[in-house]
Amino acid sequence: MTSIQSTLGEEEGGGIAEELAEGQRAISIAEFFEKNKHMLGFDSGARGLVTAVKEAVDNALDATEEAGIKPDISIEIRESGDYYTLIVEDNGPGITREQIPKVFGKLLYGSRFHAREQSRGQQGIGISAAVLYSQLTSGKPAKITSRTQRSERAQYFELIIDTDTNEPEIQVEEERAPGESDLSPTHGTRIEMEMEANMRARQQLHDYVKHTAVVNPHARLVLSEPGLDEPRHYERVEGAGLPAETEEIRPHPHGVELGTLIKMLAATESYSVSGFLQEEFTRVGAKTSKKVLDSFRDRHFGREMGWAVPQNTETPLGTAVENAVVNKGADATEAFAGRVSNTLSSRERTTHSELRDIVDTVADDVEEEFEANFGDTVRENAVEAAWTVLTSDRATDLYSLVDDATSTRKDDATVSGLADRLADKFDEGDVLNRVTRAELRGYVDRSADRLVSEDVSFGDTARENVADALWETMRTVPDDVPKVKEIAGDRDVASELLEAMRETDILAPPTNCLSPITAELVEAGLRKEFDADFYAAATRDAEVHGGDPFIVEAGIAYGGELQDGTVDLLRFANRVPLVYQRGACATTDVVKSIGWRNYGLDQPGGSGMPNGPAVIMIHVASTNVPFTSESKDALANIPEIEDEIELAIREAARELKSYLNKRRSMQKRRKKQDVLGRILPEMADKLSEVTGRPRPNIDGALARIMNNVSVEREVDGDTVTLTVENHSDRSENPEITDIVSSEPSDLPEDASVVDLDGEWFISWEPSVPAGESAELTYTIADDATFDVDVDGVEAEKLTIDAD
Ligand SMILES: Nc1ncnc2c1ncn2[C@@H]1O[C@H](COP(=O)(O)OP(=O)(O)OP(=O)(O)O)[C@@H](O)[C@H]1O
Repeated sequence: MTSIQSTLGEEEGGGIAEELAEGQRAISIAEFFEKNKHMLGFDSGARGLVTAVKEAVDNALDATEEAGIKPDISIEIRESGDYYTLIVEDNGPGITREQIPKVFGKLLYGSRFHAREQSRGQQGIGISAAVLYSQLTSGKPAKITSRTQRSERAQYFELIIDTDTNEPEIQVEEERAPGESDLSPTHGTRIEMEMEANMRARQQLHDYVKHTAVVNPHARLVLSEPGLDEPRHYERVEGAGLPAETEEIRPHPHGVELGTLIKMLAATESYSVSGFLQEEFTRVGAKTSKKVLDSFRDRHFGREMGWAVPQNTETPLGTAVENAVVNKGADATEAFAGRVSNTLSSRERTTHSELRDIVDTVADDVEEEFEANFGDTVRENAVEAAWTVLTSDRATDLYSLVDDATSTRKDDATVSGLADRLADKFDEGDVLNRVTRAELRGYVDRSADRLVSEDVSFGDTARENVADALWETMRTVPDDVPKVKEIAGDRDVASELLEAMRETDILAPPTNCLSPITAELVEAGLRKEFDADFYAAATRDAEVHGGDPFIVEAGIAYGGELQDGTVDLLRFANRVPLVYQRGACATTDVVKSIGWRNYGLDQPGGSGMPNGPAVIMIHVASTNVPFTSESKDALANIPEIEDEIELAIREAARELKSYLNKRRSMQKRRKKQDVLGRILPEMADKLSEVTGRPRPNIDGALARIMNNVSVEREVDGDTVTLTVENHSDRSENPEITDIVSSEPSDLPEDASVVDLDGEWFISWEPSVPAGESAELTYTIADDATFDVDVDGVEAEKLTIDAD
């Protein structure tokens, strides 16, 4: 017997529950996180400091940008005995006196949790968690100074979080005149926190600040810390504007979960589902909402099967309808039955709802023409009579549908066997022949199973094809859909609506709620912080996951001063560098899964992190970044996002590949040229020695052997000829500047000249097809000197003999 059972036995049940109840109480969120600091990234002194910097800087960036101010942020870390003091100051809009205590002294208090808009902060935990960590480890309050744009004076607070209540406990509150506050004489916010910490994570701290500078080229950051002699400045890229302003959006129909949908249905002020869809979701107008509703009707009511008027019936359609009408006068009855019968015969097939409409329309017309009264009963009788005829030979109708939907290999007996059995199913089923897609497949399956048992094969694909063909033939019913409140109260119906929303093609959400860095600035950011030979960047179009739009960007820097070894991966979410948990991040998984050898990087074993002097950066921007935990260190493995990450990286990697290929072929070329450069003169000397003739000019030969572009000058008295020979296999467009010491004349039309302080610059940009040559001839004083400069052709491909 377990102890609980034994207690229950002794107390005769119930006692233990009361006993437990005495110890049960609500736990404040602050108390919870006090015990679970690691969840928020405060698991050690080293990491705690980095996380505190990150939370304060992220907030400073969010706040300045929201206020349309280019961020100027200072981060200062001071040693104070066994403790460290962190001070982060921004030039943002400041925080009002009422808000300061809540922002810094209450967990889960923020402005962004409910906003579908890209921002660094999401949960309203970050900075208050840092305050919590600081008070917990140092016992000291956080000191906050903030001045709003409108206010002359700054507000100064010293506060801690009361963990029992998750409410701020203000210890000092003062208003400070401009000269009295620590805050620089601008508006903004300054937070000072003392904490138990160490600088063992210095590398991560530096990475965080440097990487923040890469993806925020519009920001200026300054870092001072005990290990640096001088504060480190991260300047903004000249001309880099603030990120594009973002707008909040409503949820997208493809992204909500059932629970959320039910909550939204219960809360909406809309009465109809159509109004609800258009009011509460983005990208749903009248047309889309109609599509969703039709798809919902198909799920909720099933579709209706329609039938052709059968050819061989015992009672013809007209007679059947006529017999159903009594006491309406012969002319009116005949006209009514004749018109119903003609209308139905002219149609390919008719469903029960359509039949009703036809009977109603004809009845209304006949009533008017013959002044007879065609009431509900007679109309219903007519519908019933006509429906009986329409459904009297379903097998023939189904035969042609099944025949069209199956391959020619199915013999006639199989097709008609299946059609007969299907006809029975419709006969036995709903009187109006309304069937859902799943029920329809059930009809086909059961009919086919019966055939198979008679030794005929009717496989899964054939069954699906038949079900598809029938479903396509069937019609969406015109019935009214239930009202919002009814759906809200019925989980199954709500789930049908959700399915319909997900299955309907709906435009992707607008992306003005996102602000990607843009490929151009990703490259500029990398250039600013990494000294490399090659840079590439790509920004993908927006995609959606769970109703939230996202954009992936990637960048690569290669060569130059970058260290060889495992490639450095920089991960970012909403412009925030992710410093920890690299191994648990979807970005890392994607980088490892790519075959980097295809792109010219070394990858031991053909998978895993590639090697090379390179940096790969990935940025995921979204209205809701799916992190693996509250500490926002790593991205979760969401397939849609992983696909986009891969495509973005591959886009940038393709550029890297062509750069590396070119570089390799240039290296080969240089080697070959070096060898030829040594051998050819020796051969020329030998040849002239042996033949006794003057030593031939070898530059042209070198250019020909190397498939090079050569530029040669010939001066004959006062006539100068520059010749470009293109020995390569593609057209070349050299940009030639010939700098001469006296004024040239007789220049052809495709060349121009400018006089710059006694030197004449002749510009000539011929287009020279593969294997051809071009000539520039001009006249000049015969003691002139020349200096030629050629651009537009790689140095390795150029042989110049023209100075
Ligand atoms: N430096 C600042 N200037 C102006 N407003 C600020 C500043 N820091 C914080 N805030 C305000 O305080 C709120 C709470 O900040 P907090 O860091 O707790 O959460 P968050 O940034 O919204 O989300 P997360 O928990 O994901 O970091 C923010 O949403 C913002 O409105």
